[in-house]
Amino acid sequence: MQPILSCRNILVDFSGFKAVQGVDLEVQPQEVRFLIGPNGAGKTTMLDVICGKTKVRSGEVLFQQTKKITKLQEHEIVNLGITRKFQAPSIFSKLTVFENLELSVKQRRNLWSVLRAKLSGEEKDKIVSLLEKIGLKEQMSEAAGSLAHGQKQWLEIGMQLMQEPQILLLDEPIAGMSESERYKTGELIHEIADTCSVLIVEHDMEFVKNFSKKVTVMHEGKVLCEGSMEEIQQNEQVAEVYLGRRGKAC
Ligand SMILES: Nc1ncnc2c1ncn2[C@@H]1O[C@H](COP(=O)(O)OP(=O)(O)OP(=O)(O)O)[C@@H](O)[C@H]1O
Repeated sequence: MQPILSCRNILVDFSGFKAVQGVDLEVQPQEVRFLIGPNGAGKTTMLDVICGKTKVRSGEVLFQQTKKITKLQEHEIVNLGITRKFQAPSIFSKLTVFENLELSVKQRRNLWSVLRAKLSGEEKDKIVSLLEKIGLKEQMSEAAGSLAHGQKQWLEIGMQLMQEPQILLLDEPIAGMSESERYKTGELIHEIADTCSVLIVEHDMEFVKNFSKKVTVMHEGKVLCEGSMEEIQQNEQVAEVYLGRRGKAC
């Protein structure tokens, strides 16, 4: 299978500080990939590079093998099919859950166009099936601001999915969630991967263990190793740099 995303020899330099130093990363279609590593390893910077928020000093990001996206603007990258859910919430609290998703329908990027135009039957169906997927069908008429923390996160993921992405980038999606919300989020991520690749930065090792197939470990701006969680736990170098000691890795 050919990768849907290829990051090649990525170097990011913040006023002389090399936050990312020659990272290669490939993600396959419909893959769920976790990106882990100690604080400051360069994980978020890699997401920033992929979504166009941060520009590289050198290196190339290829989408679908041939599309060079490194120099594109963020909205151009979204239009190509790469979306990102940031840690900070960006839902409209006073609008209903349904309306939040309605706002995310392609071509309806502002409130005015939503108020003016009626949703087509197809668009309505799409929102309803997405509501089912993210477990918020019963809450569709409630104000988004009244949702529980986990539900707000799922709504945001739903808003990204309305863009029909081929790659979804998530930065610590389960932060602040309860045990059951974490589990549901893990299940949701795997369901999303039926149609879309998911690249997730995560610190919660229990979650990574439970929901990962392949994990990439970063340290000091470089990829330290890649593999299953079992393989990573056996890796001496990971144990040393990730936890600062020999022995058990994660
Ligand atoms: N805009 C910036 N200007 C200067 N330095 C930055 C900037 N963004 C990130 N850095 C630095 O680059 C390094 C990598 O940061 P990054 O946020 O990518 O790490 P991370 O692996 O995501 O860490 P964490 O898990 O703590 O979020 C850090 O040392 C950070 O301080």
